[in-house]
Amino acid sequence: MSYTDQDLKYLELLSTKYPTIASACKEIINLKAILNLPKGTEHFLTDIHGEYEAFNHVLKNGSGVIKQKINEIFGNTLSQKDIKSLSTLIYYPEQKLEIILKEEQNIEDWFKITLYRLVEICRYVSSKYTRSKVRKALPEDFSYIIEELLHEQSDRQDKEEYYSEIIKTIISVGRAKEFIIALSKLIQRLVIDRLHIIGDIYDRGPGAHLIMDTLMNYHSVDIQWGNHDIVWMGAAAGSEACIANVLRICCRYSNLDTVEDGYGINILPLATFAMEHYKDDECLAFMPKAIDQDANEKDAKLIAKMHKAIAMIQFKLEGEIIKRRPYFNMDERLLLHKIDYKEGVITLNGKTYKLKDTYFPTIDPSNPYQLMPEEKELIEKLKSSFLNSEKLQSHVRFLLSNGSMYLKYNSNLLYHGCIPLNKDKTFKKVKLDASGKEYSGKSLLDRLDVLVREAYFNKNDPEAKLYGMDIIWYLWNGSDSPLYGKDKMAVFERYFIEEKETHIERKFYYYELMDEKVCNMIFEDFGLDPKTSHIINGHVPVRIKKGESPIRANGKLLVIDGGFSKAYQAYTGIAGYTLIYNSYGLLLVSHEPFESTIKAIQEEKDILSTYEILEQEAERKRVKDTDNGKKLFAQICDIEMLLDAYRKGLIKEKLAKQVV
Ligand SMILES: O=P(O)(O)OC[C@H]1O[C@](O)(COP(=O)(O)O)[C@@H](O)[C@@H]1O
Ligand SMILES: [Mn+2]
Repeated sequence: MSYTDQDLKYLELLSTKYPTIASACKEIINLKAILNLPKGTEHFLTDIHGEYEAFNHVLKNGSGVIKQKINEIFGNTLSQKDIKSLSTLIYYPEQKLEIILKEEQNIEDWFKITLYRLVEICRYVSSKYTRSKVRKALPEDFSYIIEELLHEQSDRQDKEEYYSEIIKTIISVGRAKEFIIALSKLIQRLVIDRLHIIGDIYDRGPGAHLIMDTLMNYHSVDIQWGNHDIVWMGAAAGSEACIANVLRICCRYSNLDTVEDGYGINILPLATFAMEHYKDDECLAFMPKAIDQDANEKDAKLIAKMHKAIAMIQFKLEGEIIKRRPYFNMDERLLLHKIDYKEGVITLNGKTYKLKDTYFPTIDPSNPYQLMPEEKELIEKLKSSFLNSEKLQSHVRFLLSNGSMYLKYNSNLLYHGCIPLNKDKTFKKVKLDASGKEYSGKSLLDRLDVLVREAYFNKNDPEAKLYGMDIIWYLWNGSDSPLYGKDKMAVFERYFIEEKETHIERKFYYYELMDEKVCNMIFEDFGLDPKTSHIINGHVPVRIKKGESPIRANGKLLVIDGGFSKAYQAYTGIAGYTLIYNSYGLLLVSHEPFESTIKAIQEEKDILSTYEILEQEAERKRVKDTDNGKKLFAQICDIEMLLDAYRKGLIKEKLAKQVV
């Protein structure tokens, strides 16, 4: 092997990490060992829509995998009742321990048995990882002792005694409770190696901010932005139209707690404005969809006023964007000037419709898109609250750093919505700015990804920032948006017009055309191997009740929106999917509805999940077959080169630190 000056410079740098022949050899051996381990398990979830409790439960129970593992180990020796209790303890150790400590007669005995069982499960679920990886996952306080228990030598004479001595000590020093919690969390942690969220964390359900907190503390996660995430990202960046949309949806679902308590955003200005301008208006079309138990009718009436007030502001702000960005091609969504305010009707596509609600106190018919000064003042106040919410800003920064428009991961292509296509199954070309430049397929998603980041980060260039924010709004509901995938969002029509024909939102051709050939075209455009790849989407609930299947295009496309969102469960017939990709292949888990965390703990009610194997590997997949494996290979090559350079005398070993 011969080396250029550049190579030697790099190897010199690398030698600071592996300063001796021995250390380089050791690393090569370690990395090669990792390559041969089974591939880590990936879990895919999508369209969680604020359903924090159900989401949290499937993370804790590993989408049912933990109970399966317990059955594999103890199926023949424990009753189903005990398996249920042990599972609940692993899912909710803190809460379950509290109950057990009150009820259990012989707590020492219980601790002893439980610790043995947990160690057994830990050993089982950690067997496919290296010691070093397990060590990194261990809580600091207990890392040494857990390692001892997991890897106690089988040739040790006094093994049993040594083992039970450790457990006895843990109990006698009063640390059993903490130890159980640590082991339970370790088990939860080890069954999911990587979590993929295919978008739509936000809206409808009440706990999006809690889901975000959980994701931020999760060991390994990526997110593909959904339309409902991007609109919150736009709001956090300061897009007024996105702020209005976010608040409108929160009012619609009576979900202002996320905004107020979750993000500390003051909505009093909106309430005051709404009470003043819609004082005598019942705002019937704007009554919230679901009102939580503590809220009363009076609250609902106030929310309806706020809902209407912010919806009208939204229509005006959107009008401004559509006018300043003619290349968005959304003129058809300019509706306010099509209203005949005297007659209370609107004419759309040549047909005149009666409006359900004709009270528009904030609209000047001669200039309907103009915000009133009070509306302007209100949106300014709201914007300042969104920009100053530390929590929201930190969540959105996390979505930016761990998320993207799409992700290629272990030969799967992950994105929330779709890729715009023409009717003839070719990529649709989309113009994003006045230059007339066209983007399609991967280049479209790449460009949008950059613009989203610019909207948030480019504070020095107000023009570029505003453009980025308008693009985010476009991604939320634009007529060629890959995150939205429908020709329009009929928000105005659904509030104001009875005739259902006006409510129709036509889905992109993508959703009818995706056969194997189109999938292959997409794989090629994204640089993926059509033979081994899959596309994984969310966004469109799978109507299982109507005979739809999540498996499309001969298994190349998997649509896994199974309806975590309660609002969609009647429609899908289940309560969400988890796609699992482990070393044996791909399987799809369908979840039954989750009742509540309280019932899961007190009554040990787990989610019932059914498994379907989608693809089985002929040979177990190893780390070397993964993207990470490829990176490790490259690292090994580099270190082998370093080793060669050491041996040829081109680089000197650094045996001890030199004091200069
Ligand atoms: O059920 P709602 O609140 O009226 O929402 C319906 C709106 O949500 C959308 O379905 C978008 O949300 P999804 O991404 O969850 O599909 C729009 O197409 C539609 O206008
Ligand atoms: Mn969606």
